[in-house]
Amino acid sequence: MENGAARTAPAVIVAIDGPSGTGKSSTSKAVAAQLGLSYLDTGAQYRAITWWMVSNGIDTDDAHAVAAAADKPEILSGTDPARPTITVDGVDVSGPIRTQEVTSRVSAVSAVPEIRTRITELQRTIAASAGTGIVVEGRDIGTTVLPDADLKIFLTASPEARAARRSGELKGADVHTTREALIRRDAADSSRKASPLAKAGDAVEVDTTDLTLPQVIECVVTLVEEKRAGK
Ligand SMILES: Nc1ncnc2c1ncn2[C@@H]1O[C@H](COP(=O)(O)OP(=O)(O)OP(=O)(O)O)[C@@H](O)[C@H]1O
Ligand SMILES: Nc1ccn([C@@H]2O[C@H](COP(=O)(O)O)[C@@H](O)[C@H]2O)c(=O)n1
Repeated sequence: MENGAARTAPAVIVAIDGPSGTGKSSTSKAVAAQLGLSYLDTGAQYRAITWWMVSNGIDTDDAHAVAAAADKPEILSGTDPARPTITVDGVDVSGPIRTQEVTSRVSAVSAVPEIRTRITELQRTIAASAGTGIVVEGRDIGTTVLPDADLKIFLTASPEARAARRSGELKGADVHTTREALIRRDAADSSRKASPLAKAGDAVEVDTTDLTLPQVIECVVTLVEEKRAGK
């Protein structure tokens, strides 16, 4: 190597999209940690802005009211995969954004174009400043946020598998109710006009229904390494 310079792997941008409960967060975090990349949970950003709307008495079904407040909260995401953080106006909201109330309102808020413009800008800024590269997970990363990503993955799984995973997580939540709620949220996210949940034409689809989490992680790590080797 010339001048004895150390060879470093080129920065890599990985977009992981898919419906709820397909394993995007668990997979993205583990892949980023294993490969020394940053990690961004974009769902947490939409949840954070939804939490702020609810906390400030804004009717989340009133798109005009939501749009008018879109620029007000300051949202900060920490991108260390070992310890991802999310704050709103300096307050740690990692717990409150996972409540049932936020989950049931987030699709309405994230469908508002002014919200998407604001959050997409944040996401692009974070991705552009990630030194070694980043794994960004969400619903429209490969299609809209980072259309030039080096690698795009679209995770899927049957509604039954996703509901079973989620109800295990929610300690005994009814699988049928969980399944219906997942399907409703996916339908809202897929049918909105502004940047809906969709698979990018050049994304690799991975059906995780019959795969364990370690198998999915290994599959994605291999795909990233292949991309890096060919870069
Ligand atoms: N392949 C898998 N096999 C079994 N369980 C899994 C698998 N992948 C993820 N899980 C589990 O399923 C649950 C949901 O996973 P995760 O939160 O990563 O999904 P997600 O796609 O990010 O969901 P959401 O979009 O709703 O945030 C977690 O409890 C996770 O441990
Ligand atoms: N790129 C994205 C990511 C998320 N959303 C919206 O946020 C909701 C919560 O996402 P989780 O991953 O935390 O479940 C999701 O249902 C979408 O409404 C989005 O629009 N775009």
